[in-house]
Amino acid sequence: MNLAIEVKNLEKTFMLHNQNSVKIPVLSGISMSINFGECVVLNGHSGSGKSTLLRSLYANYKPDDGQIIIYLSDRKIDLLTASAREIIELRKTTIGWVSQFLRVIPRVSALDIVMQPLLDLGIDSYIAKDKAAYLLNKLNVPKRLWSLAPSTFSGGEQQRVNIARGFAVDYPILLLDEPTASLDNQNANVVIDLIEEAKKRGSAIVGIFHDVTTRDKVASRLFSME
Ligand SMILES: Nc1ncnc2c1ncn2[C@@H]1O[C@H](COP(=O)(O)OP(=O)(O)OP(=O)(O)O)[C@@H](O)[C@H]1O
Repeated sequence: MNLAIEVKNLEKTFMLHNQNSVKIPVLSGISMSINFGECVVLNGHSGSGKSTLLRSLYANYKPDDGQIIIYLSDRKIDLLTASAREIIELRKTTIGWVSQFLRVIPRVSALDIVMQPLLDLGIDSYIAKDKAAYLLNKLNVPKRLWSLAPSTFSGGEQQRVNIARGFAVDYPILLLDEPTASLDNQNANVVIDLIEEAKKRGSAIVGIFHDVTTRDKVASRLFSME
């Protein structure tokens, strides 16, 4: 097995400073390993800490204790001690985040939004454009919308632009935060295909899927948060 991520004894307690410093313990002694080529789905009741763990794997949240080791080809990086510069680099080259919510950037076209992560890696613009067009097409975003900024798009169209952007780069590690939520069946199946393709390419995937049918289709195994 080829390790991609190793989580060791993760601890996270939220402190509500403006509410009498109430403490909310969320992650306690979480340990897990994720290999390249598998999709691990976080499973547990609402409030069990799935989002907190997923955000920690993207270094959005900093756990209080433990380790999150990211295995690169030539070295390992612990997200709890990584520098801001290392985290920015990891997000550019190694760890992708796909959620249902699009950060709309005013006046930037849908095609440019999807191409940008590829351009950031120094990939030629004609190759980036081809990949973006392939994904927008696959996700049924009508071609007449590609040159427009998505601020006026429907919720579903914006979501599909965001998913296309999330899959533009073939990241070695992909974090999926309910990417199929509120998609119709046809488009949810496209996303399931994209996940399967990423798995076959050898990406290590961690995701949250509330829909049991989707979860069972994509999961190599479940990780229980109970
Ligand atoms: N930024 C935050 N500040 C304070 N408390 C938080 C914060 N984020 C999450 N929590 C708390 O941590 C607990 C776990 O939340 P989290 O969103 O990780 O659960 P979840 O399993 O993803 O839930 P759901 O399935 O409902 O999305 C909750 O009690 C929540 O109130």
